[in-house]
Amino acid sequence: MRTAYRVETVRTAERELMARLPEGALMQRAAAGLAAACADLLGRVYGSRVVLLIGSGDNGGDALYAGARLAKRGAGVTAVLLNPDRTHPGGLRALRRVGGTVVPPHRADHALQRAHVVVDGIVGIGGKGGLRPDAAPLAELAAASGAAVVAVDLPSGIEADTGEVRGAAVRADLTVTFGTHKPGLLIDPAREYAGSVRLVDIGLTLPADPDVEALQHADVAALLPHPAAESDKYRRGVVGIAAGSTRYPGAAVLAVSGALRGGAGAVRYVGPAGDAVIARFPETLVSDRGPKHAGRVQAWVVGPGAGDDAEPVAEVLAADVPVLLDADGLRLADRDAVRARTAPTLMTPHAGEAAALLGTSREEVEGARLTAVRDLARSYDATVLLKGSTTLVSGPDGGTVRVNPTGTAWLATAGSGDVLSGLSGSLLAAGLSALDAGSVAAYLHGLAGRYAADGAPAGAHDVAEAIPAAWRDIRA
Ligand SMILES: NC(=O)C1=CN([C@@H]2O[C@H](COP(=O)(O)OP(=O)(O)OC[C@H]3O[C@@H](n4cnc5c(N)ncnc54)[C@H](O)[C@@H]3O)[C@@H](O)[C@H]2O)[C@@H](O)CC1
Ligand SMILES: Nc1ncnc2c1ncn2[C@@H]1O[C@H](COP(=O)(O)OP(=O)(O)O)[C@@H](O)[C@H]1O
Ligand SMILES: [K+]
Repeated sequence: MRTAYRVETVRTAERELMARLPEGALMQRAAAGLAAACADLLGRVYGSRVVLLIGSGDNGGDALYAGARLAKRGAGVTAVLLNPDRTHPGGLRALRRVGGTVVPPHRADHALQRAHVVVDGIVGIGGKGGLRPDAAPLAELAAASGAAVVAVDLPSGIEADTGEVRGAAVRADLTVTFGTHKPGLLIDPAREYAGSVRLVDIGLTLPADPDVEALQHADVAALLPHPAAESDKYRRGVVGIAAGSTRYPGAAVLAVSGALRGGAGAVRYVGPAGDAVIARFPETLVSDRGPKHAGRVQAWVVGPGAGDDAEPVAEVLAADVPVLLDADGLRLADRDAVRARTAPTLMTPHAGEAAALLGTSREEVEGARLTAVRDLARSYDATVLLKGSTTLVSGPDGGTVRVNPTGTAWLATAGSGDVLSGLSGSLLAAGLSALDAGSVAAYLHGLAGRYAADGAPAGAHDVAEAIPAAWRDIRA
């Protein structure tokens, strides 16, 4: 599991550790890790040119001490001081002692143009809002320089706690972060500014429950359902799919295609697209009567391509089994009926659907995904999986939010969300909790998307067909 903690928690852990260590020891650990990462990037430190962008806090201190370590190994190091009077004094002394030079911001351009590596020590977890006007031009010059940009702790200008980017920010090729990931390093749009992320252990002791966590292969492998010797199709779980319409029969086919690859023992389809479903997947149990009249299922998926009929949605919400609401189902579901349910509900909106439910704009949701997913989960007292460039899954109680680390922008293709809904529903029927079903499905779906696309466009049905390969790799 990869975990991330918000700034307040990091600060508390840092204070506790600092109280037990000699003065400055923590910063030296950070600087050593930072210098090592820069050295790896440079290949040969001796003779290289490094420019440090230095703000007025400890983030600048880290960069200065790391610069001093690189200068000791023969790099030419130039520090650009945004605020000479408030520069970390110890860090500046250390750099000067080994021959580092210092220039004001208006003379940074020349040094930046010749740099191999630029170290962004403008601001770290003490930052608020986008870069200030004096710092923003330096971020632009760094980007234009062609040098590799290494962010200290986080790219200056992003919101560490949420992943929002509210103004100018540094775009890094590599972020060297200390003690723990910060949520913003894992969540778009900020994640994109971070480049690849390297975590340096500085010995922090952090609480058991992170703010954000990302499953990794081993975590998913432990959650995947696996039939036992005594299993039969009913024990493995039956998933009901109420989806598709005469206008959109394909949504039903795609939801079933995902459901068949998700671990349930049988897939039951109810709705007007039964012929299309059977033609493609003869193993499906098909009925054209409403969900109420279908046989027993262990979980329902309702909504993909379903059109305007609210009846199946209401019937499914009244069932005492886990329910997944997607697409039209989200729009047609009565919020009070969702809140009144005792069995789990999993909602899977994309940003536009989430915006409609929250009464805000798509841009607002995409810019502040973590807030949106938590707000929606709280408002519906349900688990919410917010799809998009960073898929997030939040339970209703404001606990740890899961962030999906797999996926590819090629998944932005019509119908791939339908596949995800069937897959998630199947995992619900197999007995996973809503949080696990959503995050395991997103993980498998993202991996399957990568396999299906492999650098070229893929259709939603290709994604569904790649799910078994993703499953096998995770279990391997
Ligand atoms: N506290 C600790 O024990 C450790 C802290 N470390 C480093 O210290 C950093 C935190 O240091 P600080 O608390 O001094 O805070 P920062 O260095 O992150 O930033 C504080 C300074 O940035 C300015 N600032 C705030 N928002 C800005 C913006 N939008 N644009 C431009 N300037 C802005 C503030 O005026 C303030 O002077 C961490 O990110 C990490 O790099 C590491 O050395 C590890 C140990
Ligand atoms: N930029 C992106 N990067 C990664 N995944 C994406 C991106 N955009 C969309 N996706 C994924 O693609 C799928 C699209 O689902 P959705 O928007 O419901 O499409 P549809 O309604 O056509 O099925 C979701 O799993 C979503 O997370
Ligand atoms: K920084």
